[in-house]
Amino acid sequence: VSLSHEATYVQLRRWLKQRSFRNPYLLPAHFPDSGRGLMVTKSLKAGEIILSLPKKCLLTTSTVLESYLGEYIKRWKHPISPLLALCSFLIAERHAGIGAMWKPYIDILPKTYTCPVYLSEEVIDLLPRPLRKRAREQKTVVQELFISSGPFFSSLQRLFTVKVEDVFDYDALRWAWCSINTRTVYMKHEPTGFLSGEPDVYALAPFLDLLNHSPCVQVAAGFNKENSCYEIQTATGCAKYDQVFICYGPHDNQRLFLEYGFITSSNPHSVVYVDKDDLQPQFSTTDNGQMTKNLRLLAEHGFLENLTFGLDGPSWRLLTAVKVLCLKPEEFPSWKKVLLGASVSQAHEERTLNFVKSLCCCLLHESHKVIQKISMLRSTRTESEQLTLVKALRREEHQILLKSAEILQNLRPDLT
Ligand SMILES: C[S@@+](CC[C@H](N)C(=O)[O-])C[C@H]1O[C@@H](n2cnc3c(N)ncnc32)[C@H](O)[C@@H]1O
Repeated sequence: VSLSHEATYVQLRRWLKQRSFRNPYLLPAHFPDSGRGLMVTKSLKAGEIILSLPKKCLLTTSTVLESYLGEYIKRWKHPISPLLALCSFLIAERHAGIGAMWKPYIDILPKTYTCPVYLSEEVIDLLPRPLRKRAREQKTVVQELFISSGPFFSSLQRLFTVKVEDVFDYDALRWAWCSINTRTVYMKHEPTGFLSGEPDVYALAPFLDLLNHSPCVQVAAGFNKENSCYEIQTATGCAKYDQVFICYGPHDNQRLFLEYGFITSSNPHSVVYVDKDDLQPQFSTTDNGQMTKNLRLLAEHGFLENLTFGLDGPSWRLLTAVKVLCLKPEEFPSWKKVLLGASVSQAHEERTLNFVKSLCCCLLHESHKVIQKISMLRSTRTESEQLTLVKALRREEHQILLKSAEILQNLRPDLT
């Protein structure tokens, strides 16, 4: 469904036209699977520029430093981060409403997001274990940013007629943080001395940021110094009246969920991560004391991260980690051999395979239980959107684990 006739998009086009941006064949539209995105009204050949956005349309830290916030940022005793400068500007412009210079852009930004920082503890508890930890870390990052930014926000009081705490509250910062995290393009800026030394690599790119992600397309993107435009070129082409996608990177579904608050079905990059707490001793015939020793050895050699099941079965790292976990006291001196991929004995290989099968089965059981649980939950409208997303994530995970279980069923112990 085309959205281009709606007032907010008409205003945005007018505003972009004043800044020399024209693109008559890209239309904002609503798509059933991916929500709002851009549709092309002519076919695009491989190598064609999808969109070329003039520098004047980009919102960067230079925009903020040149704005009414600039003198406050430059005067502030501790230089604030580029991220906080952008967040503060978005919040101030949203509050200014009708009088804001960036109003047509602010109006098309989502009002809320589905990134983990928006999730309740109950919904976070339904995530796969490794993602649960990272979701909580994201919430902590935003909460800490809010607390540490309080004094800077207070310094802006003269700009507002209402109490500054009512403008720069936690909800506003969370919204601005997600707007930047989910929508900016990478653009490196020279340090100005007015901001902290953290990387200044963000640019908000109105209209261009309506492009959705697909893992199946290839694009080249970057700032073209010759014409001073941020450009995106397609390497795969696009048929007339189709949605134009770009690729945000070779991200698995957990990363897409964490960074952007969505997942894609049949994502070729997706894997199921195994957390070290999933490696419970109950699967093993090795005694607890030896298991603790084996786990310590794995931790010392950095073998407790990136352990995965994929569509092609358990990863080499996961198999190797489990081989170490299955070492009995008399086999322990062979640990170096195991890390190098050599076999210890037929019995050890069999123990390893049984352990990995039980682990896969246990993860399958858990994801099935969570999918069932979500189907039974009653939820508000906001929670329902979040739960649909978590359920889709769990379903994708379930498919991967089923495929892995099938592969493991046909695997001979000597081929692990
Ligand atoms: C840069 S914006 C793209 C435009 C966005 N759909 C909008 O309406 O503003 C990135 C956000 O779009 C959504 N998105 C991008 N690709 C998607 C896809 N393939 N399926 C579902 N949502 C997607 C996610 O919410 C993501 O955080």
